Amino acid sequence: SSSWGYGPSNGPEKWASGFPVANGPRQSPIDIVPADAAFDAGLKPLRLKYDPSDSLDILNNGHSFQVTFADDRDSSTLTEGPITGIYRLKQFHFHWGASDDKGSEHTVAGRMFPAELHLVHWNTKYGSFGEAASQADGLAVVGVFLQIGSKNESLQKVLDTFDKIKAKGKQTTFGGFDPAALLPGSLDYWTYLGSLTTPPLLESVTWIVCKEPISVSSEQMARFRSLLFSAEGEPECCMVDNYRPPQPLKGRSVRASFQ
Ligand SMILES: CCN[C@H]1CN(CCOCC)S(=O)(=O)c2sc(S(N)(=O)=O)cc21
Ligand SMILES: [Zn+2]
Repeated sequence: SSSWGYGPSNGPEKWASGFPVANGPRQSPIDIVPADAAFDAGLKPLRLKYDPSDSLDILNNGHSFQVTFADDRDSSTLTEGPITGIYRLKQFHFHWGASDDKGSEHTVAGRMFPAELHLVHWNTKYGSFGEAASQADGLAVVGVFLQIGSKNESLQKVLDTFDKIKAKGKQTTFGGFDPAALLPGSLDYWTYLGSLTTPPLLESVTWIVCKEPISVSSEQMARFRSLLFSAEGEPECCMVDNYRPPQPLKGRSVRASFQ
C-alpha cells in the first residue's frame, strides 16, 4: 500500500482513508485570524530553556528533515505559556514550498509564509514521548514562520548538513546546536488546541504559534528544496510542498498572549 506523502495520490486529501481522525474536531493547521483571536491576560510568557548539548543528529525522514534531541532529562524544556507542567524538546523540523509564495502550514489571515519551523515538546507527566503523543495534553509544538529577508546564520548551520542527508533515510550527527538561535526576538504567540499536521494526525497538540517570523534568504530557501523525498537508488523527487493546508476551526477559539 502506498504510504502517506504530499503527492497527488497520497497527499493530504487522501489521508482520511488511512487516518479517519483527519476529519476530527481539533485538526491542524488552521488559518489564524488575528482579529478573531481573543487576548488572554492569563496567558504567561513562553519559557524555553534549551541545552545545545542535547542536540544529537539530523535526519531526512522522507517527509521533512528533523533535528533530534536527547530527552532523558529536563535539560531542554518548555514551561509556562499556555501549558502547565514541564514539556521536553524531542525534535524540530520544517515545512516549506516549491516557491517562496507558499510552504507554511498555519496561515495568518490567509497569508502563507515560505516555511514554518516546528519545535516538538512532550509532557513529562506521561513518562515517554510515545505515551504522550496519544494524550489530549501530551504534546506542545512551537511554530515559527520564516519570511524572506536577510540570510539566517543560525539556520545556515542546519542547511550545511544537507549534502549528507539529501535522500530519505540518511542521517548524520548534529551536536552542539542551540535551537533558541532559531527563535524570533518577540515570543508573543497565538495558542489553540489542535493535532499533528501529519499522520497519525493525533489530536494531542497544544499549538503555540509565534506572531513574529524569523528571516531566511531566498538562496537558503532554494537549499531546502535540494532535499529529496526519495531514497538513494529511487527516481529523484524533490522535497517541496510538504505542508498540510489549513483545516476547519470547528468552533475552537484561538487566544493571543498579546494585545
Ligand atoms: C513525519 C512524521 N511526523 C510526525 C512524527 N511524530 C509523531 C509520531 O507519533 C508517534 C506516535 S512527531 O510527534 O514527532 C510529529 S510532530 C508533527 S507536527 N508537523 O504536527 O509538528 C508531525 C510529527
Ligand atoms: Zn511540523
